[in-house]
Amino acid sequence: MAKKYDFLFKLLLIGDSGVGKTCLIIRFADDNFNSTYISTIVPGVLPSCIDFKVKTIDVEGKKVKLQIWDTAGQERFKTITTAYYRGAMGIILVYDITDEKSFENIQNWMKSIKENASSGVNQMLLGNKCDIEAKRKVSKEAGEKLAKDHGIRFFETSAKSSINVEESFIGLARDILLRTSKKSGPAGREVKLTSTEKKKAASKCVLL
Ligand SMILES: Nc1nc2c(ncn2[C@@H]2O[C@H](COP(=O)(O)OP(=O)(O)OP(=O)(O)O)[C@@H](O)[C@H]2O)c(=O)[nH]1
Repeated sequence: MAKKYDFLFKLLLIGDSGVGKTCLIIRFADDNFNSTYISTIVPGVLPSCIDFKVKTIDVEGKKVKLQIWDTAGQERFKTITTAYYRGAMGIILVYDITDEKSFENIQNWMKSIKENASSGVNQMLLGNKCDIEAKRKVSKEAGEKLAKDHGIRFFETSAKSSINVEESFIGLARDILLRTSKKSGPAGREVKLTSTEKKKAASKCVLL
């Protein structure tokens, strides 16, 4: 059967717990938002439950299938291993503009990427929850500066009000497409799930 896409890119979202990673994925993939907070961390039950969603988009006339992985936050950033980063072609770092600590921790997440992800992986910084301006603790300029210092794309987003969500994912996909097509020609690169990952993903929850 003919493939329904030209490229398959694995993306990861990382950042502290509660910054809105799951909501951003749901807004992008399903165009939906639910304000009921159920942390990806289920204490004592599924300490490393990792989930993904897929969405196929059009980039530069190509069908790009994005496999977007979600994980829980800060409690576990020391335990996120190379296994989670394996095959990632784009990493989205997320902080909450109303939570200074989540912004400070971006440095730790960047360190974790350096230690675990493949070099050259495309990165992007998102300051989420920009709909709650009244509670802002991190200026837009601070986010822009951090992204500029690391040479990565930056957006302020709102999963709730649907601000810059599609733009950011598409922007990152475009960066990856540019990088991989330069490197490996029109066929690009594919991420294949291992059989264990496939089995676990079927239950929508991958334990690493
Ligand atoms: N106002 C506002 N609230 C948001 C936004 N995005 C997420 N939230 C809220 O923030 C809380 C946490 O969102 P999640 O998407 O579960 O955060 P997470 O980063 O996936 O958290 P973990 O699963 O614990 O890692 C929820 O109550 C959401 O409703 C946003 O853009 N604006």
